[in-house]
Amino acid sequence: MTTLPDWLAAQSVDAKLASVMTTMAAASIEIAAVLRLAAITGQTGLAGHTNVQGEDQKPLDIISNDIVLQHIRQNPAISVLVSEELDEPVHIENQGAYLVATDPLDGSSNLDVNVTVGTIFSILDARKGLLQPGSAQLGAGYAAYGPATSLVITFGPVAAVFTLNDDGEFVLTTEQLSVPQASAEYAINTARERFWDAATKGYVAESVAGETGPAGKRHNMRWIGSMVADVHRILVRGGIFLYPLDSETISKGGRLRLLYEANPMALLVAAAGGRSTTGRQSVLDVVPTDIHQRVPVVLGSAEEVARVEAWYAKG
Ligand SMILES: O=P(O)(O)OC[C@H]1O[C@](O)(COP(=O)(O)O)[C@@H](O)[C@@H]1O
Ligand SMILES: [Mg+2]
Ligand SMILES: [Mg+2]
Repeated sequence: MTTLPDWLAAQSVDAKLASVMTTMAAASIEIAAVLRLAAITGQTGLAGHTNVQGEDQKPLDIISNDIVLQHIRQNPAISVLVSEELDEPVHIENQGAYLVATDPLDGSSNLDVNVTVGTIFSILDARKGLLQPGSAQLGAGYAAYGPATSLVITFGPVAAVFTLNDDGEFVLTTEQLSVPQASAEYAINTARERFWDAATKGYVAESVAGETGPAGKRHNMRWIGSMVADVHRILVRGGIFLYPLDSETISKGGRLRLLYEANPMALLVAAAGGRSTTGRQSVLDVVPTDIHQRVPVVLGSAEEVARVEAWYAKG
């Protein structure tokens, strides 16, 4: 059995950088425990607040954010926290070399129906400022709170999966994720079809046409509505996830957030051999201008992402 500390010790990464992973793992274990009992403790429903992005905050969004913040404060290697739930970054008075950007609870609209949600995080060099492209990430990961609690992490070349056991330890269960290059499973919120651009319409129409269309193979559609759960499926068995720019989200720059949703997922997908794009450029090359910036996201199996890019290249 290889536990997370064993695995981290075997990686040739800085011990302090490894400690940031341990901190996020510990936070996610605590969040998992709160989520498991939330219906009994009455921590479900809306908190009555909205976050900086105008979205309803749920008690569990706030509780998860507080748990992450508490854990981060205990690690002197971390000096800055950027969170979906905090308007401003938190600067901690220490010399910590690392910045963590997090979506403490992703997919919170799925909470009350007991569907997988998660915690997503990105690790950056704090000395390089708040607005770094995803290619500058030193590490990234997410915890998926499903039938099992999975922790999927990367420092760049390898994306590994750990599963939480009954002793509160993350145990290595997949040494190296590998996203199949080809796939026939797409994930997109089709209720937004009337807002889509021509490229998205073209790609989805080709997929729906299956073996009778230009894609030449039958596709299947899966949409969970928690980015963590949709991306986890893609990392494990392939597929493509699309949250493109559409006529309704265009003024905001997209739906999903660059620093703590798109970037960490794009780094994990790259580590697993997949690809990501905004349609026009790699997600990892987008230089942010705001910590809560939104971005179009297409990621997953390389051949499917290339098909989407080909549609965008048409016009
Ligand atoms: O239901 P919609 O509006 O299409 O959005 C679904 C997306 O929104 C999210 O729930 C946004 O994340 P939060 O729950 O952290 O705000 C993603 O996980 C998911 O992919
Ligand atoms: Mg989210
Ligand atoms: Mg969230």
